[in-house]
Amino acid sequence: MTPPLMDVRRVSRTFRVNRGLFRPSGTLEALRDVSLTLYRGEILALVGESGSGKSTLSRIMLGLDRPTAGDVLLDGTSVGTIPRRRLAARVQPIFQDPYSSLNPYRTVRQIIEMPLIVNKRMSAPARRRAIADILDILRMPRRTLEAYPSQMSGGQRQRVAIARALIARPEIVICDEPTSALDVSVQAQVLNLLMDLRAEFNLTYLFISHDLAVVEYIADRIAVMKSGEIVEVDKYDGLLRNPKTEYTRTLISSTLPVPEMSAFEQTCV
Ligand SMILES: Nc1ncnc2c1ncn2[C@@H]1O[C@H](COP(=O)(O)OP(=O)(O)OP(=O)(O)O)[C@@H](O)[C@H]1O
Repeated sequence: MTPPLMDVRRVSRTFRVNRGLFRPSGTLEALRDVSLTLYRGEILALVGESGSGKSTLSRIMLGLDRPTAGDVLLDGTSVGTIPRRRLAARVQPIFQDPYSSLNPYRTVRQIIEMPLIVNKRMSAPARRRAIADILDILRMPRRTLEAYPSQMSGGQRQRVAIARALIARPEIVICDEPTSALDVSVQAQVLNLLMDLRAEFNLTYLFISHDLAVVEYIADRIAVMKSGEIVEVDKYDGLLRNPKTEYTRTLISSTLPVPEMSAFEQTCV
């Protein structure tokens, strides 16, 4: 087994919630004693219903939020002690909606270049070379650089988001529903691209999704979350053969049965 790259150790996250004008405020346990290991080079999927805590966990792994209890280690070092820029150079997000995650007032060139300025402090010629390289790898034409996000399709915008995430050469990419806002045919292209990039950049992915059909297609292992807890982690076949909880069984049965190929699978072959 490859060594752990990121280790989530007994993480809990409690939020204060306001219940209304005349009611006392309370607390909400978004994560409860969550442990999860991300091994170098793998694609680990995180699935679970809305509100189960997937985004909260990913924000903590990105260093954008702190756990109430527990810790997240990156190569053995607590992410809370790693300066924000240094962490961002190693762990990058790709979000669901490329439109709202890209600044509409910046050109693609400015968007892609930003992590190099902020995280790497590269010279201008080195930045130009890095931008040309990433465009080639993503097979994006040079003219895209002067466009604004509003002038692009959803799939093109997600490519820009991927270019921005990868240009500083991170080790881990945390994808939060990266294809769910896209048309089914474009979803498959973006998933195939993410898988090609894993090999090219030696990446490790945490891939958050509602959709078991999508994660079955790409994930090495799948972690199932429910009500702030990880209820099981296994390969898809393992989950299918021996689901440990009723909840996983329900998730699987909502993906299956698939008498004919789903529209998504047809676009993947
Ligand atoms: N900043 C916050 N303040 C209060 N409650 C929050 C906050 N962030 C998340 N929550 C709550 O924590 C729980 C987990 O939310 P989270 O967004 O992590 O779930 P999720 O599984 O990512 O859901 P979705 O798939 O809909 O994005 C929810 O009940 C949510 O309302």
